[in-house]
Amino acid sequence: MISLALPKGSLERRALELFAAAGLDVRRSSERSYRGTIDYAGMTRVAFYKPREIPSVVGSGSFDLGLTGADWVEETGATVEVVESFDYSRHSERPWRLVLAVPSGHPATGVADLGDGVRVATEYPNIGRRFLQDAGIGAEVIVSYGATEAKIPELADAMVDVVETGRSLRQNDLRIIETIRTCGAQLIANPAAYADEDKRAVIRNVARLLRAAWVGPSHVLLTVRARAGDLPGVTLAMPGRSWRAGSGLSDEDMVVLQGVLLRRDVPETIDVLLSAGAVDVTESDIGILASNTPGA
Ligand SMILES: Nc1ncnc2c1ncn2[C@@H]1O[C@H](COP(=O)(O)OP(=O)(O)OP(=O)(O)O)[C@@H](O)[C@H]1O
Ligand SMILES: O=P(O)(O)OC[C@H]1O[C@H](OP(=O)(O)OP(=O)(O)O)[C@H](O)[C@@H]1O
Repeated sequence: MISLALPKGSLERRALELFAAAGLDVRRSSERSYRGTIDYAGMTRVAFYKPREIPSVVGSGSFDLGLTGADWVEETGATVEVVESFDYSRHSERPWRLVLAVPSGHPATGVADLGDGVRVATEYPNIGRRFLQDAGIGAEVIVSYGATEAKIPELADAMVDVVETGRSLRQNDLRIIETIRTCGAQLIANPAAYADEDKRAVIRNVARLLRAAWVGPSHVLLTVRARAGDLPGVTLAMPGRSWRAGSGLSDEDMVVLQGVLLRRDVPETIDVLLSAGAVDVTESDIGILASNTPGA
């Protein structure tokens, strides 16, 4: 019932991992096959496109849903609904940046130091032009089709490009003078599809599953046993999202509690629980953390 355009290239591996973690495995005959299927709620077509093309194929209605970079959603100006955002980039679980960079030896410390007539190479002419215009710089924007760093110095004096680790900048002796925006991966929908009650329900369900698989691994489930007499203190030490799971199998005096918390808060929480009288604490990994009321 809905069709999906997935990103080929930098955003592909993590996209496939996220869909698989959500139970939405993409099946295709080989890694070089640009068509696939997902066995969920009548997902009819899955195709792989360059992220820069995905906003327009979703905006035009060729596909109902797509995953792409926020940079291309802005650059293309396509009319789409942003349904969810996931901050991952090619190498990391962090957002990436669009920056203005110049050669390391250039005296500029910010965009205002670039004079009129400066030549700026970029794969993002619309974002670049807007940024330079807003800064009051009469720049010449040079469209690049990749390897933008190589355009300096012959074809350009500065560039607007993607930076993740900063390795490409370092290796080409460039430095950042402005961060234009941070970018993440975005799940986008065709507005007409999103307005259709049936399609919208599937799109919302897919978004919720992806979000659940995204937040799950950063959380854990704690199972805590405590004596009834220690319950008031142990309850206070439980995470905000907790419940009473039952009582001991043969020992009626034993109470079992469970709670979900951020993985990074585990050591401190275990200390507090044991100090409050908990008998023992077991930690389990979480794959999917689906909820109608996030944080409840
Ligand atoms: N480290 C990175 N390097 C390049 N692009 C990245 C990186 N991290 C995230 N991205 C994003 O991945 C997407 C790449 O899409 P694009 O259509 O530009 O393909 P491309 O330039 O051919 O690159 P690739 O095939 O490597 O994905 C963009 O949204 C880009 O901002
Ligand atoms: O900060 P980093 O981790 O080095 O990542 C950023 C670099 O990666 C991208 O290039 P890509 O390899 O996609 O080639 P391209 O320049 O031809 O698009 C981007 O254009 C930068 O050059």
